[in-house]
Amino acid sequence: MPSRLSDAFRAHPVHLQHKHLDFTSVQELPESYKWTQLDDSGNQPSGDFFVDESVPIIDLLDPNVLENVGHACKNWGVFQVINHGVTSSLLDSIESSCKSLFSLPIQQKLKAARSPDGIAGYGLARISSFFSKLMWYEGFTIVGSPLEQFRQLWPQDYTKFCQMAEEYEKEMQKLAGKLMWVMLGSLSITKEDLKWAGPKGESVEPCAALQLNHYPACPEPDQAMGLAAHTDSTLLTILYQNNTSGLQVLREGTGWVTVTPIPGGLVVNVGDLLHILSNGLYPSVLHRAVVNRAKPRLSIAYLYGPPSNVQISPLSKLVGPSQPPLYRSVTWNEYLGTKAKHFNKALSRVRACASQNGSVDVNDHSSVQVG
Ligand SMILES: O=C(O)CCC(=O)C(=O)O
Ligand SMILES: [Fe+2]
Repeated sequence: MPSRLSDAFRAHPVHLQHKHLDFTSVQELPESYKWTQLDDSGNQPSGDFFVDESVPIIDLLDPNVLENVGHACKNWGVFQVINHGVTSSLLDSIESSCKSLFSLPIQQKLKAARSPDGIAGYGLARISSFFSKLMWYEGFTIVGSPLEQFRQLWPQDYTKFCQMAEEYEKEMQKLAGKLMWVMLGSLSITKEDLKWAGPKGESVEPCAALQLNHYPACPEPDQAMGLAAHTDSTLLTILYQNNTSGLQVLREGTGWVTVTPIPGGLVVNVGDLLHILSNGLYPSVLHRAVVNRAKPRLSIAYLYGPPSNVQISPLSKLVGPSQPPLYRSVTWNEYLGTKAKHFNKALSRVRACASQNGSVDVNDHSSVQVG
């Protein structure tokens, strides 16, 4: 039974035919990158209409933080956080490391290419296998130490990049732990209610990955897709985005809402596992990234989860005669396998019972066609 995240991914390989584009040399969008409504409904890239709603901004030092976070999680499944304790100099440094990585020549980046059954390294989005069209995207995944890959990328000065990634991960792990307890606290869940978290509430052996995302400037952004609509298979994700818009979240009854970057802010979203723990009270928000003509966009996602072999199920405090458990128990490892096979239908595959009393499963994304 795999207990580490890398083992879990290795157990559920995603086979992509590796077609890598040198984005810098492209003047016109190749046919294989043109998304239309017909290809992937729910994923058409255009649709720039004015939306007078924005994702909540939460000050982590606000005395009403629990209430604010609860409201944001319940109504949006996503919020931006400020006063989170991560310094802007650290955010600047990781952004510039990321920029340096993606500006390397394609042949250099391919030296650190992710293997078909691997998780770490350079490559296309893992979700690419579910779509007929390619995404205007390149990414780099770090799980554990990036030393081997970084040595390939920067033979001279890889140690400085390793230190940077390590420091960023350390800070993110602290913040993710804090956020998890605030998000659970907003549901009146205390540290005693989660057995897999240690006596002080710290996750004994949290599993996490760092996903670096790059969306080059695109000659025909209205027809391209940066990263197609998906939910994260995490407990929660912390995303840093550079000063370029692109992230959009799907809001019930409204449509796609852009999460405009705020200086020093971090985007936090509910993942599938927190949706399960909350017995469906907190939606795992469907999100995507669109691209633009003028500027490249970078984002860095810290994907945070529980130890990968711990059973995750709706918390007993949140179930009762009128709220039956909506999901059966799964480990993160098992869930990643379900996701690798069923993608946006994975949550409905682990559903325990049909909606009762007219309650709607906000996370039933089965209508989003996936290629
Ligand atoms: O680039 C973004 O804004 C979104 C990235 C994302 O959703 C992910 O890495 O899972
Ligand atoms: Fe995501």
